[in-house]
Amino acid sequence: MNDKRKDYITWDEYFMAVAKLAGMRSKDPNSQVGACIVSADNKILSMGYNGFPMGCSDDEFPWGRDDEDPLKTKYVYVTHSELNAILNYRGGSLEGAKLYVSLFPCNECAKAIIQAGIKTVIYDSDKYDGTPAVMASKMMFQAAGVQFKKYTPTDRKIEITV
Ligand SMILES: Nc1ccn([C@H]2C[C@H](O)[C@@H](COP(=O)(O)O)O2)c(=O)n1
Ligand SMILES: [Zn+2]
Repeated sequence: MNDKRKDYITWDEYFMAVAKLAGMRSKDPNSQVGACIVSADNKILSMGYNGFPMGCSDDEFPWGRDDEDPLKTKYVYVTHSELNAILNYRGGSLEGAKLYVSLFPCNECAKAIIQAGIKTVIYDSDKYDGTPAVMASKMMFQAAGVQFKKYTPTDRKIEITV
């Protein structure tokens, strides 16, 4: 019995699972998004999920999607998972880092990702593909030399009992 285990998870499975675990903290009833920032040598640097800013109560601010008054929707208040992951980082530079995220970044997060120096985005869902926000992200990533690639699902079930 000197051989190592063979069925350990890959780096991609590990980081995407960590991103999705972070997303499970989200209070958003419709989309729970998680992000995990990783160094070029595979160290986890930061994580985030979509939620309201500090001091903005999850129970008082609205979670709805549609209202003729935009102030009564979540969109004007929620901080996206990717931005939270960038802002949660306390260690200095994210230059050359990779971002794992469960949903393709919007244009506002794309700006922050580029400006933070993140060079690779690995995403799972692209359910808003074709919307102006995602089209703008893709254009900016291409112009700025940020590589984005779809996570290849392995169908591995990762179960954790807590
Ligand atoms: N890449 C993204 C895209 C969206 N989000 C957040 C923003 C909202 O909380 C939610 C999207 O809501 P929906 O329009 O699907 O009801 O996801 C994010 O964190 N990162
Ligand atoms: Zn965003």
